[in-house]
Amino acid sequence: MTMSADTMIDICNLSVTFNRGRKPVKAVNGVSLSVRPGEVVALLGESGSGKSVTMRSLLRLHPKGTKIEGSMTVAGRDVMGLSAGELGALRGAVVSMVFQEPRLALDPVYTLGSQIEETIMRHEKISRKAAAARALALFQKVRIPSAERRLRNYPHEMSGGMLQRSMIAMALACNPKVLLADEPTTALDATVQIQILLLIRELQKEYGLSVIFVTHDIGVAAEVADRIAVMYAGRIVEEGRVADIIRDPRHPYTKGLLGARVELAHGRDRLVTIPGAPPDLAAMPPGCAFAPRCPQASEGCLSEVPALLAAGEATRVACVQYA
Ligand SMILES: Nc1ncnc2c1ncn2[C@@H]1O[C@H](COP(=O)(O)OP(=O)(O)OP(=O)(O)O)[C@@H](O)[C@H]1O
Repeated sequence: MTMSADTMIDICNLSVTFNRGRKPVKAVNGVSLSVRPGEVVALLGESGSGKSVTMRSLLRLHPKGTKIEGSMTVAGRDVMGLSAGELGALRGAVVSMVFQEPRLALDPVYTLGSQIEETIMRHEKISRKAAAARALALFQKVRIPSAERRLRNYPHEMSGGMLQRSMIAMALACNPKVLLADEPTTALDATVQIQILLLIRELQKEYGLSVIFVTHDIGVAAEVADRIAVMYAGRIVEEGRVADIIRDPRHPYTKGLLGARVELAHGRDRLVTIPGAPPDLAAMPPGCAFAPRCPQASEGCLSEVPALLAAGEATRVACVQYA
């Protein structure tokens, strides 16, 4: 499959079904999304909406027995057609990941410096000395103070924010084209969270990275992304440019997420959430998955799944109101 010049990531009609329990669970259901070179797309939605599963599919990081349907290309590679070895080569060198909990992604018994060096040496023919010099430059790039000394630290000797900076340094070590970020700031304090978001945005611009950024926080999505894709129960329900989504949300679910955020910003004493809960993915209702919680639902919503259709210049929305 060839990549057109203006897409770095192309996900086409992706469905992912897990077969672990008694009933198969379709965690992702017909998702199509593309990311241009140098573009940041946020996948936004509540826990369990399929954001991480969508993102992890790009490196086929699912347990054995998981059914993946559809097609995906990343930097011109047909992901479903890659061998395990080719996937390994893609990971780290072309596509890097940053996770919510860096401690789980790092090895506690090696220093941060040696882990970065190993990452570089796994993908490139390079001496340890040259790899060490690159590790130092990376630590300085992500603005870790006393970088030389910090490289000799073990993960447990670093704060959460500094550890996430180390992870970002490691993710950039082999000059990837794509960064996949799964809630990388969720576990951090608010002020550290902002610093890390700004750092990611700055490095993304400098390196021209394409980024998929998973978050449940519409404020974080607005801060970091060019475009937002809102997911609900395994589908994209709305997708468009950040400014359009924030100024003129169309889907009642997006409006709900934005409403919750506005309430928070006005210092109300509790987090206002959308009443109700997402459906059980193993027993999906017919029709629009959001209908049972939707203040605007009509009878038709309970029988037919709305298609994701163009609404306005650059927005797509899956709601009968705009069909
Ligand atoms: N390996 C797995 N086996 C079975 N079910 C899974 C597996 N991974 C994810 N799921 C299920 O798929 C659904 C979507 O999960 P996913 O992690 O993508 O959600 P999410 O939107 O990223 O939410 P979160 O913020 O909680 O990560 C969930 O119901 C989850 O339980």
